[in-house]
Amino acid sequence: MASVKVGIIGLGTVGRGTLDVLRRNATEISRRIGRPLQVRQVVVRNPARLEGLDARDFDVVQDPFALVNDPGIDVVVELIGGIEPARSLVLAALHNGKHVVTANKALLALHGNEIFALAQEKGLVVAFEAAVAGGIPIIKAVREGLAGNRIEWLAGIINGTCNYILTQMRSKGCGFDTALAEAQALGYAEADPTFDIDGIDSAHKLTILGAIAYGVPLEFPAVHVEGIRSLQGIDVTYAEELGYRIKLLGIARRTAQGIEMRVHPTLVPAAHLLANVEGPFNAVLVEGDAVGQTLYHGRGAGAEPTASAVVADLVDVARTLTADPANRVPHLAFQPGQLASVPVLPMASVESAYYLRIQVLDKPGVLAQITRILADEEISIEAMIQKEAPDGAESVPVVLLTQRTLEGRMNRAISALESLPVVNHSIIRLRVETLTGSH
Ligand SMILES: NC(=O)c1ccc[n+]([C@@H]2O[C@H](COP(=O)([O-])OP(=O)(O)OC[C@H]3O[C@@H](n4cnc5c(N)ncnc54)[C@H](O)[C@@H]3O)[C@@H](O)[C@H]2O)c1
Ligand SMILES: N[C@@H](CCO)C(=O)O
Ligand code: NA
Repeated sequence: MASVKVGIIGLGTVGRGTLDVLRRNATEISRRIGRPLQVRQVVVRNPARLEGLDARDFDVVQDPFALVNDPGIDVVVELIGGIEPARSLVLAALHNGKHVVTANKALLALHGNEIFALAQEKGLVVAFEAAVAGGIPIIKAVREGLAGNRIEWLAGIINGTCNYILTQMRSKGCGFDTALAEAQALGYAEADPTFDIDGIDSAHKLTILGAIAYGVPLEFPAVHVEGIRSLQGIDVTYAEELGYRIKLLGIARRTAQGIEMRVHPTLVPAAHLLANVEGPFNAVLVEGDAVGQTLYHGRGAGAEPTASAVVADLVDVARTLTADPANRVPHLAFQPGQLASVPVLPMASVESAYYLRIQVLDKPGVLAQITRILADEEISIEAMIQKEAPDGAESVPVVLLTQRTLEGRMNRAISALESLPVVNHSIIRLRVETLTGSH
């Protein structure tokens, strides 16, 4: 049988990993598909990337638009990242009747509705396993393996760079900048690492996960996003003292009022499996009504782990090349005509427990003022630690854990606390999730 002809755009970390895996596992891959995958062309912008690579069995080309217009290519693999020209290339490939494999979560989170609509109209596949949690087959798990469930919630460590930084800060007392530079050198970070550390990359991935979990369109602007840039080492330490670790989580949850979609640093009980996902590893915990909790763990970034997902998508596409387009697995898990319009809840309507660090002047009666304000908002205190003032410090930290409450109530309490004359700094507020049962 004729080979499946592949064109790859971008020979960066993931592009190079994809070529290496395709080459090393070529025999196994063609045994799985029933015919060979043949990389015909690779678009290389920076010739230095060819160093040490045997490029004899494909054409190295310059113009990605020529590749997506070439009738000799069946499947286009987009691995350049960013919005343009990636968006135009993917749309042009679809217009030309080619299937697409992409690792580009930013592109899908922002323009996926348009891209999937065109693919559907043309009877083509856009495969994107590498876009969420790298090598972990989370798209396949949620879209197919859990298709019998009503998904209640999911919570994931879905950015390897942030998890690497948080792990280094906690376990080695490493500085933020040093840990970030290491993550970049290891090929985990985005071209613009602010996407990682400000939570935007996690929000791109959560947008995709939320869509396939709940059968809603991709709604990136509705996701609440906080990253780890302003996280302070002292809060990592106090969280540990209280029995928690801080993880950057992406959380999607169904409630009676709508869907929560949020990315923020989160205190997770130290004994919880997610708290023990370390370094560049990712993990996604999914609660389905029938199955209960399932956990998916593995490498979410890096050349070959991400290539593992790109190649799996190529195998998937090759197997369904001749299938009736109407009978393929729908891109967003639910049939396109069945997507629901469920509101994404504003943060004020989200319920969470909280960690608060309140810097106060060391005066009598301060704690009574704090507890009264919390009581006025019906917020119960779960635990409290008060530290000695370091020599010469003008304020002492009071660290509180609260029970679950509405974020709107917590916002009002924080404003009232910050207006107290004894509170002389902005209050540090972090959310706490136990990730058991219904939450
Ligand atoms: N690195 C990871 O661990 C990882 C994991 C999952 C997903 N991704 C995604 O995979 C994609 C690629 O990431 P990467 O880490 O390999 O990035 P990278 O920066 O290492 O590689 C991108 C390559 O594309 C090339 N390129 C850019 N614009 C081009 C153009 N117009 N024509 C031809 N080449 C062009 C660049 O020169 C570079 O070599 C991104 O969408 C990223 O979000 C990366
Ligand atoms: N920059 C991303 C790559 C994987 O999507 C991360 O650190 O997780
Ligand atoms: Na994946």
